[in-house]
Amino acid sequence: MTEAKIRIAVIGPGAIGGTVAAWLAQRADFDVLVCARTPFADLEIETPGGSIAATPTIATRPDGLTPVDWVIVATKTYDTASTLTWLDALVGPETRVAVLRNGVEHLPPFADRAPADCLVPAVVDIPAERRAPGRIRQRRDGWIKTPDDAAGRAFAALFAHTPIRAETTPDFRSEAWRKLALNCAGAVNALILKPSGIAHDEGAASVMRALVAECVAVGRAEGAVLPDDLPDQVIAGYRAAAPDGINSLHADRAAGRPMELDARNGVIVRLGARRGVPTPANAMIVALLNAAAL
Ligand SMILES: NC(=O)C1=CN([C@@H]2O[C@H](COP(=O)(O)OP(=O)(O)OC[C@H]3O[C@@H](n4cnc5c(N)ncnc54)[C@H](OP(=O)(O)O)[C@@H]3O)[C@@H](O)[C@H]2O)C=CC1
Ligand SMILES: CC(C)(CO)C(=O)C(=O)O
Repeated sequence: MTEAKIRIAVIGPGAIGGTVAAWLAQRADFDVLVCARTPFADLEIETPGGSIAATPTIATRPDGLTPVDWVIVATKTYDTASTLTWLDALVGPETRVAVLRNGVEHLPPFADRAPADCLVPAVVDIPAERRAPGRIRQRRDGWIKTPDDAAGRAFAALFAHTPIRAETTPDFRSEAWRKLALNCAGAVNALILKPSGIAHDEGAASVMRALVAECVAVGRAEGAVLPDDLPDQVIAGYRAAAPDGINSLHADRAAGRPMELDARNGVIVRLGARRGVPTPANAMIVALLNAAAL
């Protein structure tokens, strides 16, 4: 008797969702469904090790879909409401839901969609850029981290055949804040519409450091364990990255799309206010990016 395939639905085939779906579809025993807003024929990913292609099933409407083993959410935070309509069809009693997003608030929008032990928040560090629907450049193999529980371990195991380092962490909260530290600095790129290499400029770097220092202070107040030199680590990371790399907030602003500003900088201001931690640099960049989008 042949084993049943593992059914995986990826919602949001953008830079991250498209990359992850293409890698998962390399396994013959995975049945990958891509839930898309904009239709396309196939996936082609330019990875650090060469191009990979995949022809998963693509759905543009939830009608007729049935529950799967895994739902992977890879839409932007501002598209959460439309994402939930897919979950109505795809989530059954056994379904696990992994949320691949930036920020520190992965699960609240999905908390009533599955039992807590079936929800998997994931921190993703895979720099990827979408060139066109189904066409993505994955700049580094990168990594994904999930909590060290049964669902987190099962999710990481899905990537065993890929070069993406998927692993669990005993301290997910700190991991998410550490990633937020990297992402909050990226608002500078979005504001001035210049790629990663601008971190070599001391003026830009000092604004990035100020954003990260506030993130560290708020993250610690929230219980994250973060090193004192995280602002310098973040700048060093930007300087070591491809100078023409475009982060996803910058990509959104450049394309005239909404931005995940609240999830990446607004959250620092919100939680800072709740904890009595001042966050003037993040408040300023949120105000300027909001005004720039008017
Ligand atoms: N890009 C990166 O390098 C990284 C991004 N992240 C995080 O990952 C998450 C995803 O980002 P990213 O991949 O860059 O985002 P993208 O904007 O590249 O992709 C989002 C995708 O979601 C699709 N979408 C939106 N609404 C729906 C819907 N209702 N149903 C189906 N599809 C939908 C969009 O469709 P359409 O094609 O119509 O626009 C698009 O394909 C974000 O939280 C981001 O911060 C984390 C690490 C790195
Ligand atoms: C900074 C980067 C590329 C790291 O993965 C990212 O998280 C993003 O573009 O949103």
